[in-house]
Amino acid sequence: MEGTLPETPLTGLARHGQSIWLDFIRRDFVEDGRLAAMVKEDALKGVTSNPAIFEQAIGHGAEYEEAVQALLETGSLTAGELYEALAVEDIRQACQVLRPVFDETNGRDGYVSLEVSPYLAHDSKRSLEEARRLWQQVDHPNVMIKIPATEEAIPAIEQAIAEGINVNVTLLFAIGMYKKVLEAYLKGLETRVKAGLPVGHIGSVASFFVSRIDGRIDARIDRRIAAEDPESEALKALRGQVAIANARMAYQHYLSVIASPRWQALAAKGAQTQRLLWASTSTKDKAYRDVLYVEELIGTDTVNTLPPRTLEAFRDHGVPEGRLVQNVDAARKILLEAERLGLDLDGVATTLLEEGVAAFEVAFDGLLGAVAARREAVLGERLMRVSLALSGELENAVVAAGKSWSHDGKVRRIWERDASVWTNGPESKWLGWLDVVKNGRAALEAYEALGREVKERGYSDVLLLAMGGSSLGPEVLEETFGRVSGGPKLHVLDSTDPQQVASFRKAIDPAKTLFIVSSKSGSTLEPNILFAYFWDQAEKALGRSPSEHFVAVTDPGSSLEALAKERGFAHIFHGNPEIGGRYSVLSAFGLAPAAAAGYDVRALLDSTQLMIEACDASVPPVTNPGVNLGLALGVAATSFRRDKVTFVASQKIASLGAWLEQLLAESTGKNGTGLIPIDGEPLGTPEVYGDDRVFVELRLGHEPVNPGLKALREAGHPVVTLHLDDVSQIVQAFFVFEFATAVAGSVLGINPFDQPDVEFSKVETRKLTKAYAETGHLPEETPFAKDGDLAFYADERNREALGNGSAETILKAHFDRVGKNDYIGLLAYIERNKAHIAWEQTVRTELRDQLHVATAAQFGPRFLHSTGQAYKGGPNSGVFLQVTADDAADLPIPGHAYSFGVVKAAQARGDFDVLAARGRRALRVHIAGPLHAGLDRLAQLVTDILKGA
Ligand SMILES: O=P(O)(O)OC[C@H]1O[C@](O)(CO)[C@@H](O)[C@@H]1O
Ligand SMILES: O=C[C@H](O)[C@H](O)COP(=O)(O)O
Repeated sequence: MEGTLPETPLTGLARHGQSIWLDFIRRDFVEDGRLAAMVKEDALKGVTSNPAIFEQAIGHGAEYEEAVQALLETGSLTAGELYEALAVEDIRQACQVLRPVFDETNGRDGYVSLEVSPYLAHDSKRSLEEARRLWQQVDHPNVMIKIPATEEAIPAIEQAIAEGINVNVTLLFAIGMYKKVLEAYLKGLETRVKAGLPVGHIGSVASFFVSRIDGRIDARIDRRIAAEDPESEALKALRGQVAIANARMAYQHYLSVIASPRWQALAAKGAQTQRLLWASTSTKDKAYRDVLYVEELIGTDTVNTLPPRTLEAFRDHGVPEGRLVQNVDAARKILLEAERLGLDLDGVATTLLEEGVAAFEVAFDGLLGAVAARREAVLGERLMRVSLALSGELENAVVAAGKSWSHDGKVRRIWERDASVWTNGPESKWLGWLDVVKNGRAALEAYEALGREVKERGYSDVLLLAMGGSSLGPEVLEETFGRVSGGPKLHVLDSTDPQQVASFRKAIDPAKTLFIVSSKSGSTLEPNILFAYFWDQAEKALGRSPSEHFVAVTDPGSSLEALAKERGFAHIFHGNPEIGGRYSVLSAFGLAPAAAAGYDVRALLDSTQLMIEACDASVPPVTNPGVNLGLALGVAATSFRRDKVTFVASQKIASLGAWLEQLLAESTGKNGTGLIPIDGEPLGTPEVYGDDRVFVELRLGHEPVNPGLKALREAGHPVVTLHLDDVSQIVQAFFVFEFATAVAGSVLGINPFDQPDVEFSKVETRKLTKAYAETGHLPEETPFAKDGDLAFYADERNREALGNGSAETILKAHFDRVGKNDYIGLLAYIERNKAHIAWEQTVRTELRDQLHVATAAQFGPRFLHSTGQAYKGGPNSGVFLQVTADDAADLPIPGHAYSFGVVKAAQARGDFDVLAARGRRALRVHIAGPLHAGLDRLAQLVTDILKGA
């Protein structure tokens, strides 16, 4: 080949035994024949790539857009998978171009290098796994897998060689490390020889970095000279000398090893030497000759990989002379002198290795981020978007947190179910939601069969009896998707309020209704008593056992499963015990009701998958919507006291807020910290808010930017937008928020998957219902004040703070306790209907506008399985007004001594007792007599108090 080449300084290098490789790759450059031309005209004998080179290529090359589009048409892929597919394709094409060189040189040259992820640099096992995988994927004999030369990588390098993988060991700076690398190479070959395997086809190079060393050492020299170091002259003499001397001495080691009998034995078996490859050979210091690191290192059996510009420079004016073995003594002296002067070459090499890995991590992040952005662009309106508008300081803190997450590999660790991301507690047992789509698809047939059955049997209604995570998700689906034409209406009942139960009873015909009893634990009080009630109703309506009208959704082995079996329910759908209630909407707890309502479960899962991939471990924090969102919420709460996460939603997807409340509050509100979700609070002007908010906009379709939010943004409040193109993306919002909550939990330093304080209310409630069953009444309690139809209750500590005057003075004293960064919780144990929702909205808005604090408007017992956790276990910044009332009419529960009214009363008391025990500022006002009148009076009192405030 070389015989026909025009003689240039470049082609002249071959005479000195040095091969020139190109430190560059890009698809168009390979495809349009430029690489082949260099092989032909410049005697180019190989190609190296690294994450920075691919970042330049894929991140900036327009031709990759089409390639991404084409890949996504073949199926959905993560950013990591896309990058790998693109890179592998480029490497394969380059391998084909270099193949003739490989063949003609009998496998000595003609290689193309592809680097393993820099994030694996300190992980021997995973580096090896990735080397194997890339080797198989490229599937060309002339590919080399690049592995950074860390201590941890040494065993991986040895094993890869033993397995016959070509290895380019990269990021070598120190002779000490180089010796270990060469030893690993020898050992790998010896293992093969011992096993009777061939060794002649294995190619390997040790990439020894040059210019970066001078960069560091020269900077030290310059600093000392500037500080008028007494050794200034001696230091000056070493400028631009150390890197080359270091490389020369590395080569001496190479020569000594290949002269050894040990190597001769391997050579006799046909082994090739592991050549030194000079890397980092472009000149960084403009004061030096631009071909310095080429000319000084020309020697037999070496490779120099050059970026295009250095290659052109050498072609133009390089002087090909064999200088590598010249001045060896001088090189030795330079290193001794550097040591004498305390330039600490070993320390510099160690730092450069770490910095090299870190710089490749940054490049890799940029690369994967660019691929993720291209993926997003191709998916267009199939993927909802998350954007953050944060003030400068918060933004910087979130970016910094992202960098540290990147560095610590936390996203990957979440996907690997590594509990050390949180508290090193039982978290890894609660990450089943990461696999929801895979598992959902496996059960798809059963869901679709349920949908068909509901249609065939002509059910007019589906009534779901459940609490918390088992009810809120299906409720969002129903409120978002509505009734499918010709399908049943899905109702979600999550209350023990007798009026509310009665309203639901009235809304359905039990003979034409499918009942879904849904509880992960199976032991939750509410679904069990609701079941007892509606089973009885259905039995009466049908005049026989209603078993085929009942479906259970529960975790395997629960008491509900046993009951469903005993009663002969039509179906039992199993949840995954590794998914907590609030994370369960995309599992059987959401999908079974969705199927029954006639929704397209397959499409829901497909859509979810796109978001799962967007949150993949390969997507760096700043482009990873789940991580970015979670970091923003976590950092805003922990470092900026902005812990009131306020949802502002487009009307059609507004129900998401109630689901989000549970997710955020129950997951994070514990150990005195947490995010306090604020849902449904009407949007106000900037003056009515304190500085404790993060606004989360849930925007649907092409709605214009909400002017109220724009004003808030301009006033410096952080605004996060989840932009859904259509309602079907609600499932993507579920997933992205689940991920974000897990991330925020890590920032807060808590276990986001337990709910310790909820259990306490349950215990208190059970005590009361038990007492009722035994005595026929709830334990007596006396109000500390009465004013007309309003009676006030509280524990001693709260009583002392409130006095026992009129309703007005008590309420005033209570709201006077509200301070900056506090929030007010209205906890009403009454029917959740339009009128009562409107009442809460009026009262909370007045309170917010006058007191400038966040307000939560809740209905009991629903919120007990949702925000209740944070109110008790979160920061002690809540001021609670519990509202209870006499029930106009109660409902008995078949088979139980107590009624719905008794249960609700017990729940309110249990809740209050735990709030009080947790030292919360709480007051209960009980309305005797007509509820409407009582509520009106209460509202008027609040108005009057606030007017006087
Ligand atoms: O599905 P289950 O076990 O009935 O629980 C309902 C809800 O109760 C809670 O355990 C809190 O009380 C939630 O976490 C859960 O979503
Ligand atoms: O394998 C090649 C190396 O990655 C490359 O030469 C590094 O060069 P740089 O120090 O100029 O980044």
